[in-house]
Amino acid sequence: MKGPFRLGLTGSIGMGKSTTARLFAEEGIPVWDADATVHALYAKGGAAVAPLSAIFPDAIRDGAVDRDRLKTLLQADKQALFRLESVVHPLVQAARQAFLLAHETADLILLDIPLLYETGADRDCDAVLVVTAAPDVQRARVLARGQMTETQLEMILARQLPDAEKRRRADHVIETLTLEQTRAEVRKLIATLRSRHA
Ligand SMILES: CC(C)(COP(=O)(O)OP(=O)(O)OC[C@H]1O[C@@H](n2cnc3c(N)ncnc32)[C@H](O)[C@@H]1O)[C@@H](O)C(=O)NCCC(=O)NCCS
Ligand SMILES: Nc1ncnc2c1ncn2[C@@H]1O[C@H](COP(=O)(O)OP(=O)(O)OP(=O)(O)O)[C@@H](O)[C@H]1O
Repeated sequence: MKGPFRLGLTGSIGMGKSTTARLFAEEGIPVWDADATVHALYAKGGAAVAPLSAIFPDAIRDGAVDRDRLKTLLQADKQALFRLESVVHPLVQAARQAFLLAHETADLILLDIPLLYETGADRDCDAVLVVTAAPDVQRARVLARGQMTETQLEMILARQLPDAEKRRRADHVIETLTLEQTRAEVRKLIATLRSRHA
């Protein structure tokens, strides 16, 4: 069996990945979301809680990983993000494999992965869509959410492949200007991929 066409979705922080992924879901495309997987892993009973309590005991509260405490720890120690990733990424990878197994009969699936190029996940994709926006738009969007300080945003940006490099490596690029324009481009891309890979 051929299996579904795997479209990877990535883009730097605040570029519109989650919003674009939702538009694919609204078109009936099965979507796997790496950030949502991390949320489940951090929740009470999640598989990341025990291993993270061993290295970041202060980040655990009521049996779950507390993101605010975790971010405070990350801000204080430059190596902490890498230690965190060494625990979290293999668990995320296992969840992705389970999703692929569960959707073997779909024609097209979307994998929303913030660190797609950085972790080599592009090798598992048939094509990659990069979402982008102007740097001032990106910064304003992230800070408007009020979940990150400028320092935390800088730390995350330093860990991510630059937007220009992502666009250069992409098979498809969508600039997330408005919801309606993005929806139209998503519909067009789905039609193109379906016609090419039918
Ligand atoms: C750093 C943390 C605590 C920030 O939590 P918070 O709830 O504020 O933000 P959220 O999880 O929604 O992430 C927001 C965005 O930050 C970026 N981001 C998150 N983790 C990373 C990372 N390790 N490297 C680079 N960018 C990242 C992504 O663009 C992501 O979409 C959290 O993202 C985390 O625990 N990250 C480590 C796990 C990881 O690498 N996740 C990335 C997807 S596998
Ligand atoms: N197509 C769009 N048109 C207009 N605004 C958008 C669009 N997509 C996203 N935005 C705005 O940008 C903000 C960030 O979008 P979203 O959460 O989808 O980005 P993200 O790339 O998933 O972010 P993160 O990397 O932090 O998870 C949203 O709150 C929304 O206001």
